[in-house]
Amino acid sequence: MGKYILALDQGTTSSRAILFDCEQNILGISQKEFTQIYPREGWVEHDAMEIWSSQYAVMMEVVAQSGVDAADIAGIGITNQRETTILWDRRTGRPIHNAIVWQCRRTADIVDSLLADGLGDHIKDATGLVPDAYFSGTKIKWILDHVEGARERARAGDILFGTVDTWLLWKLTGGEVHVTDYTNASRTMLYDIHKLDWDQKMLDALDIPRSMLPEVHSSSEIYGHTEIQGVRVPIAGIAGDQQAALFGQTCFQPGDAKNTYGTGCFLLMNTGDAPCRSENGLITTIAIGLNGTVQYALEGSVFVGGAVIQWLRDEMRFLTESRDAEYYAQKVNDTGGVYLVPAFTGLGAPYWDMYARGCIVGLTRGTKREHIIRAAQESIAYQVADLVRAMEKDTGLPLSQLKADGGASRDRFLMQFQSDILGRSVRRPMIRETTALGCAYLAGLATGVWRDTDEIQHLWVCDTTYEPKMEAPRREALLGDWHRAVERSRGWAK
Ligand SMILES: Nc1ncnc2c1ncn2[C@@H]1O[C@H](COP(=O)(O)OP(=O)(O)O)[C@@H](O)[C@H]1O
Ligand SMILES: O=P(O)(O)OC[C@H](O)CO
Repeated sequence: MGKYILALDQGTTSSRAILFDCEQNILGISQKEFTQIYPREGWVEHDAMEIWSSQYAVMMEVVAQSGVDAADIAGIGITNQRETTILWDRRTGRPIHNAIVWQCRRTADIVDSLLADGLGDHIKDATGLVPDAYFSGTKIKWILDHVEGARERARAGDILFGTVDTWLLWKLTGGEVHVTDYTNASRTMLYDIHKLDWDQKMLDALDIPRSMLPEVHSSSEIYGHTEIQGVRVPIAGIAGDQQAALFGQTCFQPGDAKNTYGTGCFLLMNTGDAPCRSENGLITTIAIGLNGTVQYALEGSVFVGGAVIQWLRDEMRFLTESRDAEYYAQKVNDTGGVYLVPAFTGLGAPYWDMYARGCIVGLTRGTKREHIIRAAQESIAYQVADLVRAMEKDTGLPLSQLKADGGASRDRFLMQFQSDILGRSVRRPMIRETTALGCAYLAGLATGVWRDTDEIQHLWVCDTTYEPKMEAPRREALLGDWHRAVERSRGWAK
């Protein structure tokens, strides 16, 4: 049996490859950022070939740099930015359009027409989702509508659809395997999460031929092989990145929850084998498909989390490095009454407003750059607090602690403020690469590296715990003003 697992983590801003050994030590990380394409206001695209080439490059690089023999790699796990939609020609392997990224708002009017046709309840009942341009279904329709001849070619079986996992799997296996896993299928707004089948009513409503959709498999099995250094290595785990992080944080029991602070913020709670329907703006999704069954999760998705720090750095030029945000935030005692609502691509959970746009309120003549930087960081924590409150209302259970991970969880100011504004402990694990670790676990379970989840459960080790220090009245006052600021951002682009 191989001693190592290779995790491919294809995120919104970068492609990463991480090599783990069977004691979950990281032997090497290779990472490559790729181009973000903004063709119009509110539109976001990636070049699908650049996704593939950057992911392939980091995979080969990490193996070469670590000096590991490819024959010792037990398996490869794939985890990916979810919902991002790629259509390609089965014969040439070339995409027929840029990937439409999960953040892209171009299909808001298609969602409006689904709602006008009375499909809102059906979408919620069958797919567990809130009708929104976030999910893949309307993005597929947009490409089929706008690329000449695409729908006819799709009907003839010449065009394939995939989320990023499916695209990478297809490329890695030389075009032999067209498969996704349950977690990714549940993000398309085309998949019935109860019957575990594509939903014909949604396919008809969006005029999407079933023949272009991938087969849906479990999250841990051997899907196919790829060649590294002349060795055939099995691809043995697939999960959307947020579900992979839930798994990597060992949230295996109903009630276990984590929040990932990446480009966006994603709070997921395992609800076991029973799907929990939200009455408070969250979505129901598949947490994992394992051992012939699926587990469900309740999810709150926030579109702009760590990305607001990137925006301060790249567009506002307030920062040279993302990591400087924490230093500047602590140069002032508070935001001076400033609130920043980063609704750059609308608002996700629990508001679901495709037409909201970002705003900064409470500016005075005394407002400094540091106040705005701090307000941006606090906005990440406020958005997560809104998700936690919605989740507690839905489940009737107070969250005892929050497990945190993702790039922006390095920011200690943010983690402390998060704990303060929640009034809960926030715990960060020793291994921050929980997304990659989650898909490594899935690949390792399918190839015998780990026996079962009981064995994995004991591997989670806490690095830092943040305890709340803020008084409840101050917390409520801050949250009250945050909600007033959110109201200012709503419906702006309508
Ligand atoms: N030290 C830091 N402080 C604050 N934000 C950070 C820090 N490091 C990274 N980030 C933010 O985290 C995000 C990247 O996190 P990552 O988990 O790599 O995201 P993704 O998987 O979405 O590409 C970026 O938006 C970046 O601005
Ligand atoms: O790339 P990330 O880590 O921001 O994750 C993106 C999510 O999967 C979108 O649903």
